Amino acid sequence: MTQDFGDRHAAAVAPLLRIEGLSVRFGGIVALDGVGFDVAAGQVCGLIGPNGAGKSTLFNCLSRLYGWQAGRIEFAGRALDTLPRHRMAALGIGRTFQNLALFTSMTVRENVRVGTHTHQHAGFLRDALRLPGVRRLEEEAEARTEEFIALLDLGAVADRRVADLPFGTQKRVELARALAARPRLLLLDEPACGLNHEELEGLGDLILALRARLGLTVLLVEHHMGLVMRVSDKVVALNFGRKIAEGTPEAVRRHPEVIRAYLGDDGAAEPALEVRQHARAA
Ligand SMILES: Nc1ncnc2c1ncn2[C@@H]1O[C@H](COP(=O)(O)OP(=O)(O)OP(=O)(O)O)[C@@H](O)[C@H]1O
Repeated sequence: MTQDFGDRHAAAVAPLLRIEGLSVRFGGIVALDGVGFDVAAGQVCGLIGPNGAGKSTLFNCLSRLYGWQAGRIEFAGRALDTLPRHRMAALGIGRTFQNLALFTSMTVRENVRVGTHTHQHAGFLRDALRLPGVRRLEEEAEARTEEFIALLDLGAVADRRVADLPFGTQKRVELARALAARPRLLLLDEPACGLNHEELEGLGDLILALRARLGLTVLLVEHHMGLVMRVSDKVVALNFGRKIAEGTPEAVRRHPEVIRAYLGDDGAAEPALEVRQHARAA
């Protein structure tokens, strides 16, 4: 069912994200080698590949944390490298991090509130003098903070310090903060990593519900193949910095190069894909 959604969108809408011939080198290491693919507005696109394939490098390019030696990234029709780095969130690209990037001594509510700041500029003088308009912006930000606290089911812990919460809850806080900035494209970096079985069950539904409710486009880096297969409209597979497959989750899962990349040439059975991901996440 997700697949139909993705295909219809891919045909009908110009891509929100277009990556063309992207190459990144670190000294002698080629982290990305001419990678290109599109993500249509409203799609969930899974990005998979073994360790060192180049997934994080690609995310870091999309966040403008890394530069690239060749190629082009277009977001909503604009070349990304022409925009200042600090404008990424305002432009509509949000992300979560594999190892979380929260203010751990602050409360959940304070962390989510930080996400709303992207859209909250009344101007220096108006802020300083607290002119009319500033109060309205503050009220809007407070309302949005509460909206995402409720959406991510964080109400019961909203006044707790982030450092005192379990890892799975901290991940929801980070997601709430990213969403509070109202991204059009959300980059999720291994959202399943470190979650317990119950949390993992809910994560797929949550991603799909957020996409439906907020009209999000999602690029998902994930080693948990079950999750990728369930929520993705399409999947792109990388290995050694090259794109080795792109297509429906089922087609990519069965692609010979993908199987080889994960399992080597010894021809182990395909379901071992799952086993390897679980082993890594554990
Ligand atoms: N800042 C950096 N400096 C030097 N080499 C880097 C840097 N970032 C990534 N690399 C190298 O680029 C290659 C791709 O790494 P990357 O982290 O993008 O892979 P990945 O697919 O995200 O792996 P993982 O699944 O383990 O997170 C690796 O060989 C890595 O060592």
